[in-house]
Amino acid sequence: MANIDFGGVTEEVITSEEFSLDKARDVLKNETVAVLGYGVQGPGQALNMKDNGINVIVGQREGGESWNRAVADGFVPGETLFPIEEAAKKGTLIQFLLSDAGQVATWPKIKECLNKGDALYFSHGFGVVYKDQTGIIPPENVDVILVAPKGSGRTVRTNFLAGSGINSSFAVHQDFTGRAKERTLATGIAIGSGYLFSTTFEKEVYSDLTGERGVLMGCLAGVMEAQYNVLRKHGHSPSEAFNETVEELTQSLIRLVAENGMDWMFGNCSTTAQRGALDWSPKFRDAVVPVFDDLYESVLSGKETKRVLDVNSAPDYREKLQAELDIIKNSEMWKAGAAVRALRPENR
Ligand SMILES: NC(=O)C1=CN([C@@H]2O[C@H](COP(=O)(O)OP(=O)(O)OC[C@H]3O[C@@H](n4cnc5c(N)ncnc54)[C@H](O)[C@@H]3O)[C@@H](O)[C@H]2O)C=CC1
Ligand SMILES: CC(=O)[C@](C)(O)C(=O)O
Ligand SMILES: [Mg+2]
Ligand SMILES: [Mg+2]
Repeated sequence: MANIDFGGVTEEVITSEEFSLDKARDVLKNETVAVLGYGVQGPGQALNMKDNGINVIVGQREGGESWNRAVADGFVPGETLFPIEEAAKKGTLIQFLLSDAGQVATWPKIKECLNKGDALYFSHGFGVVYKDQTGIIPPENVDVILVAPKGSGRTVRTNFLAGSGINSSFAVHQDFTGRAKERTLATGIAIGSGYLFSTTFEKEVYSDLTGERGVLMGCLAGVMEAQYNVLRKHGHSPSEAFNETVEELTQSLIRLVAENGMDWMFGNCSTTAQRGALDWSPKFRDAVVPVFDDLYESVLSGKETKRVLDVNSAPDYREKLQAELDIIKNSEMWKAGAAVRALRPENR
């Protein structure tokens, strides 16, 4: 553990300096890691562990797109790729990486596949924390652990291949074997986490559900659309409105924030922009605090969980989600965006 000062608060973090990949391999050497679900997180975590020499098998519904992708990625049906329950029975560390609604639907069968001393691993606290809605109550004779990458599963893989990583939180909900924490940290290192920070299942799910509905996805899309529409209402062209709302952010300014913080980005813009941004930032902040308060209450109360399970448990949930994504894709704003992206020098 390294003690790091995060803005005046000292937290313990784990990096591969404190917990080496060789140590992770040693801790996991007798494990069969069964990755259940080959959607977004499954591939990233499974392929990174496979590259790191961990004994990985995949469980997935047979014959569908995800199954075929696992085959294309080198997992062999009957050897390292199995139907979900068969993989769960073969696994000693079972990574429950079906969709959150899928975890609920399959739990009665998966629970029967667990053996004494197994580790049941999550990348989101959703199923365990909202047990009244999900019914996911693990047996007492297994470890229940969490490693939650703070990023898309796609970037868990691409960052790993680029020699970087995605930070992950980790937690132990239940330690039956006395080795739950080292199994957790070893798996966090084996999936290629940049660094690991400690959390609880509750804190992970409350922050994650808030973040993805807020700044990271929902709020981001909403404020972009709002600004684009105001600019268009006042006669600015789609190209100008999109460049001023999205393209400049993604191709320039957010990269400066990632490089060295918000003040760095501000300081590398005009003093005209700095004055205005410093004046207007509090107005926007104060305007959305009530929305964030409502959001956090909706998460804490379980309303967001109910919404997710009600809608994403339907057989056609993916088609319905895709139909809504297509509305975004086919909007003037994001069709303008496609044209702008195509004009990037590297895409011409
Ligand atoms: N998507 C991401 O990048 C992140 C996901 N997570 C968490 O990781 C876990 C997995 O998430 P994703 O990979 O996004 O899941 P996903 O939505 O991509 O689904 C994963 C797989 O579950 C299968 N599945 C869904 N419903 C099923 C059912 N009823 N029976 C059998 N299989 C079913 C799907 O076919 C898919 O292949 C979730 O707990 C999620 O909250 C955590 C961090 C980021
Ligand atoms: C990518 C991620 O961290 C999210 C937004 O929480 C998710 O996909 O659930
Ligand atoms: Mg997240
Ligand atoms: Mg999430």
